[in-house]
Amino acid sequence: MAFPVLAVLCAGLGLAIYKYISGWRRNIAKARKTGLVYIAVPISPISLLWQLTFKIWVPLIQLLPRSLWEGWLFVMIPEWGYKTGQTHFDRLGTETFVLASPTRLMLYTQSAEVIHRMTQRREAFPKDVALYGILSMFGHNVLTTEGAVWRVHRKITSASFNEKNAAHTFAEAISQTRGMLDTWFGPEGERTGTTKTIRSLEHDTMTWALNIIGYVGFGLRLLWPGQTLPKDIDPKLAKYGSLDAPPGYTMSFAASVALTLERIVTILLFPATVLRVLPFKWAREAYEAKVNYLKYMDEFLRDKIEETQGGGAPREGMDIMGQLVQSKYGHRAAKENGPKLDDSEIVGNAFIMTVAGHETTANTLHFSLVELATNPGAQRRLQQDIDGLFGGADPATWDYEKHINALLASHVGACVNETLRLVPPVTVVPKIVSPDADQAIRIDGRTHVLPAGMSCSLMAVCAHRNPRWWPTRPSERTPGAPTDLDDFLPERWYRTRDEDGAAGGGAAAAATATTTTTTTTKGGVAAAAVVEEDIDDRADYGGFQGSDVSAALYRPVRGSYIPFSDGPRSCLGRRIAMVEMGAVLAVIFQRYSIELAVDDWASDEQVAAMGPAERRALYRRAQARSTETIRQADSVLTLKLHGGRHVPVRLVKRGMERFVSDPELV
Ligand code: HEM
Repeated sequence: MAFPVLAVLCAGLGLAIYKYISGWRRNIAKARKTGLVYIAVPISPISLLWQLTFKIWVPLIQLLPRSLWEGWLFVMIPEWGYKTGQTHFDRLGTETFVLASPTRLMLYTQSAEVIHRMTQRREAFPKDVALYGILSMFGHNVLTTEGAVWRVHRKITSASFNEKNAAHTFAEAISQTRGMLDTWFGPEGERTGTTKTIRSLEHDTMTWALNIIGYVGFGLRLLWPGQTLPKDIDPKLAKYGSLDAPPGYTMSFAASVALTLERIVTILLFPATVLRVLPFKWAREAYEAKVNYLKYMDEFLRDKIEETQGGGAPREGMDIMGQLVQSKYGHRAAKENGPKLDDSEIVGNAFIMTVAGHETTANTLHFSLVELATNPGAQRRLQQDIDGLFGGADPATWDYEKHINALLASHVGACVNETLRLVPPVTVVPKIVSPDADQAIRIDGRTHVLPAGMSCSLMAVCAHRNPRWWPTRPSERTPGAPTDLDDFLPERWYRTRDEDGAAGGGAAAAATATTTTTTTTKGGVAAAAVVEEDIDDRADYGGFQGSDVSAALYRPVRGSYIPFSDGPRSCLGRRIAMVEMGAVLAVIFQRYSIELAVDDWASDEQVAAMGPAERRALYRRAQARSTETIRQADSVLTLKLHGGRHVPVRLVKRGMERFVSDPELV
């Protein structure tokens, strides 16, 4: 009896080992055939097993002689691009390399040339949607689909992204920023001219962004503590704005969204029935968040269907849910035969708009504020530009049409761009070589054939710091650093391509060079479909058509700056994100300055007694700590500070600064 069982087990094990080794050998052979630099690793870095256990393995592997792991272990560590920047690309002597594991072939690139080609050629390099399971748990949506299905989602969702709604967003961002400032300052702050130390910057910027997308996107009035709902609010919408749980719910709408995002991995990994019975706080929170969020969404959907079937047109603002519901239940939709979204896809899109329109912008604001507190010189220049644009005019009177372009062309735009360059919410844009055909791509004048189905990671965070594509100077901040690309220097956005460093000429030349891709059938290059790579996919996929960067500022080489991705699959919300960011920074810095908190080293009385040199030395300690903390950011959905890490700051009325007005502090 025991023998047959043992024999079956041995055969199973033998087969698994055979498949492991033969898969690895096959992938190594394919990697070699691409002609690119490649590294072989024993397990795929994105396999669930590795992702869940890498913290155990990495220190154990590092006990082995360095030569055994030095060449490959870096790529197994999540967020390695953000953490190590140029180091490993430099060591490998390439901008593009291939990784061969027993189960996957993956390409990593920080080459603007390759990124540009891949983002423009949607059908040859579609999105790697298999990686988006986490974001389709409430229903498939525009972010997580490809091909014809994506086109349907994109057509319906993009309708709301226009200049009229960008103007609406501008006004709402101003109003929400005032709510955030009132929460920080309160009557006490108004009297003393300073806030207490703020440790909740990340949380507050999330509230700010959720309140904006809640209202502009969905017509839901969400509140700051101390605010009350307008008296004439539609009673059906009132429950979403409540700061407490309304009847029938166990948490507020805002809390259900925030907790769903925070616990998103748990919600994905465990079915609700399991979460409900697990005796842990994290499981209970995840369960409650999911149940509440789905109940809110379900009621919202039912109300919208009722409204639409009663003949109601979409409301003011983007009314994303209204647009989605119209596309299936509206009178016009009933007469049209085209493909329609089902209810779960409507909820899935509403969810994705909330996530995409919320966490990304919140992180950008969070890091912008921290960077400006850490870089007083940039902050002072920002304030000068805001004074020049608005003087003392009440933000409620600011006009979108008149001000937005000037605002984004000023130091405000430069600071937002610089934050997105250094700490982009999406650090890697995942593509795949179309599963239907190998693709040949020319890189630096040589043709490389990429096998069908190979994953391609466009390393945005590395491309943004790649000296080949950016004008650079030696760093004045980091002694010994060969370039200033790791520094927060908004002034770089006034440079010209050919002005500095190696980047200019080479990059410009590469960007304009005419390169060709050849679509091939599996296994061999077919001469047939030779495609001019510089010809973009010019179909109209809706959304904002302009550039991400103001024409008055440095225009990076295409592919070297992709915080919003690029091409047909670029971010639908990029215009409104830039508009929100312009508005919030202008409102805050028109009247206030932001300073790093120094409480951990000196009390207010001690600071008051210090001379300029001593204050400077103290602030430099806080700057060093802030820079170090930002370096520890990590991604679950987007790049942010996790595990309670934070940079404490204080907001002070202009003229009452203790540190950042000192011209010696840069
Ligand atoms: C600073 C803020 C933002 C950043 C950095 C950002 C970044 C990105 C990136 C990199 C992508 C491509 C993702 C991929 O290919 O995997 C993307 C897609 C998308 N973003 Fe944003 N985003 C921001 C704000 C917003 C806002 C405010 C909204 C909507 C309200 C939004 C809606 C979307 C949507 C719908 C897509 C999917 C587009 C498609 O695949 O057709 N984003 N975003």
